[in-house]
Amino acid sequence: MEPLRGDESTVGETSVVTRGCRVESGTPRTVLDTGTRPRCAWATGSESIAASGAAATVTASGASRFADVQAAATALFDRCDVPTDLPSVARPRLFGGFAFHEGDTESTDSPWDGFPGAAFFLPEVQVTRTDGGTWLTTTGTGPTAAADAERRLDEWADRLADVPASAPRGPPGVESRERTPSQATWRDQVGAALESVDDGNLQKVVLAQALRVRLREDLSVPDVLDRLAVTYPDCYRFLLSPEDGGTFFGATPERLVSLRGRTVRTEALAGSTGRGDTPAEDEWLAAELLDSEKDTHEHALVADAIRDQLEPFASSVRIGDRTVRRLATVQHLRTSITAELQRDEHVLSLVEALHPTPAVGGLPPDEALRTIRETEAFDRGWYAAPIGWVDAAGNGTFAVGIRSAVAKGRLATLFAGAGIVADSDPDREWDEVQLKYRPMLDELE
Ligand SMILES: C=C(O[C@H]1C=CC=C(C(=O)O)[C@@H]1O)C(=O)O
Repeated sequence: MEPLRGDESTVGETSVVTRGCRVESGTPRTVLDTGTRPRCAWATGSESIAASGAAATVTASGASRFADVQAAATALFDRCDVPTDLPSVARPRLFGGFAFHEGDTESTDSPWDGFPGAAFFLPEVQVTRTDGGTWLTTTGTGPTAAADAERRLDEWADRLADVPASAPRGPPGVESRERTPSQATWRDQVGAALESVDDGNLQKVVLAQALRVRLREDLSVPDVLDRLAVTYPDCYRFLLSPEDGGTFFGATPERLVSLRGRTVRTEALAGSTGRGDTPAEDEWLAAELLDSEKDTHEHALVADAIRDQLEPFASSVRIGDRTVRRLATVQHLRTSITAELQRDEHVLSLVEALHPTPAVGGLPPDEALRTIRETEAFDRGWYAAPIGWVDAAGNGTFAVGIRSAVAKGRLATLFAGAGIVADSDPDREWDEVQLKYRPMLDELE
């Protein structure tokens, strides 16, 4: 079936029907292995979802992409007939993401071909596994919407019961790697950013690097996600394969925002150090990070900016204590931030207000974005941008697409960045970026 285009007017006229049921066997993995593109996986904590096929798609570009997706999502869900007894975890969601920058990219040979300014899809098939059980949700559109949703429900219930678990393969191995920029160019880039900080034009800018690797075998991203579930269980593990192009995937520790009712949860995550070889060394590094003036400043800029962005929406904002978030390969300063909204809002209004936080952009925002565009010799694409889901109530969760890579066949491009503030040392920032490649690189080497 031709998917609906959110930026075309058909969404408002066509019926959209969802059906769902609990299933006793099967896993989200079957959807990734046997479903058609677009495909998506989203897992965190005890919830794991996989989705495939587009009952409807929403695409947008430019500065209005957040508002355009919001309007199309609202129109789409307004048409959607969902059984009232379907539990909230099994209700249909629009999955997708946004490009980091608002403008079009001019680069040729970009790994981001097929990833527009914004792309979301309402899946034909969605399988959600939680501690409470596994749910199958199917959606149809157009004149035969109900029949299509019901047929998909029967077919997929059988498929989930029949398809045996696939035997996971190990990492494909890396044949060659190409860095952008070189360490010498990085020193120059950080040096120039530090001059802008000294001149008072910038307080902070997050500069990123790209690492292009040629793999020895084709990459199975679902296998990578299975392994990341063990190493990064508390991160947002995601995979997004739009209709064409490569697959964007990662295990990001950073939540941009989640909205449930009027409660907003977000966080400041900035300031990094490595892991020690022993628990005592870990503690020492964490204590040093908490005491570091440079990292405390880098972190405070992020926490203050998020608070300032949320305040116009909120009746109250609560800033938690600054703590250390310890991940398998790196430790970060983290402050949890929660807010109560004054009135009902759509999660995409909050995404628009918050992206990019100075954890991935900088301050002042416009000057930092200009510096990023002028400095980085590659396209950020969806790296460091909001990725996640929205539901019919306007609730949703978006993570920041860091600790991530985009891959196609035997080529993968990894991205990682570091916050440059007064007192940043170019070589230490270089080392920090290499640490931030580890979550993805460890799964490829
Ligand atoms: C920009 C990245 O990390 C951000 C998140 C945590 C800590 C960061 C830092 O210490 O610089 C960055 O702000 C990345 O991983 O590519």
